[in-house]
Amino acid sequence: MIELKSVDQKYGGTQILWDLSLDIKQGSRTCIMGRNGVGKTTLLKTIMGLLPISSGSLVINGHDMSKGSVEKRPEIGVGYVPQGRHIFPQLTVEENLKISLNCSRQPSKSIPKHIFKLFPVLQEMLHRRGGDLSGGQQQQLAIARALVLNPDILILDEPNEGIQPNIVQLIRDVLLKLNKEQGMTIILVEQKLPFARAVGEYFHLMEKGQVIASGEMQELTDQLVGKYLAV
Ligand SMILES: Nc1ncnc2c1ncn2[C@@H]1O[C@H](COP(=O)(O)OP(=O)(O)OP(=O)(O)O)[C@@H](O)[C@H]1O
Repeated sequence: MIELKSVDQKYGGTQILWDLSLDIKQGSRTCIMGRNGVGKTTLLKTIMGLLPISSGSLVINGHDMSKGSVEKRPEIGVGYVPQGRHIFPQLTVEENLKISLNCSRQPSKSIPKHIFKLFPVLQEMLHRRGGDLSGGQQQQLAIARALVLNPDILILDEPNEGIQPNIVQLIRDVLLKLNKEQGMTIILVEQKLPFARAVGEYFHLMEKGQVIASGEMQELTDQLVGKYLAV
């Protein structure tokens, strides 16, 4: 469903991803893991078309996206929750969600009702400005905004950063539910091991811009954790 082959990625003259190859199966839950600065966000931005690929190939849902731009991602069923949420602070919760509807592959004027079943607080806060929400509420809004597009693949970059434990649990439950009930593919950059183990079926461990170990989550041994994740 997502195939990267021999991808290099650079910021100016600085190479960040090196000959990176990765397969992510349809309907799976995958965690991309690794210490700070190893290139996890760069990998997600590459998948999202936010950074043009300097060499290598990227296929998503059977579409060659090696040259495709970020605007094409919603059309092929990819939703993205960036690190730091990036909601619009001056717009209301409703406006933040409606903005997304314009990019939807199935244009609709109304926000799907199931969004509010997943995140009831957003219904309560519908007319509040995004900037007035708590961090946890903003994260729910960021996830909801991606779900408005009805994606087949949901990509999240550290959704639990700075979020209180009860919202972390809610996000975990929502991701598991979307995967189980809708077959949604979940791709998650996650540094916190308990969350990664609870949500991920598969892991890819990165180091210095390369994937150095991959497998089923139960194969993520203490030895690998000690070597590549512990600080
Ligand atoms: N816009 C940029 N311009 C130049 N270098 C960048 C840019 N963004 C990231 N980098 C560098 O690229 C490397 C990989 O960064 P990246 O954010 O992908 O890592 P990460 O594994 O996601 O880290 P973190 O867990 O801290 O978010 C780092 O050395 C970082 O300083």
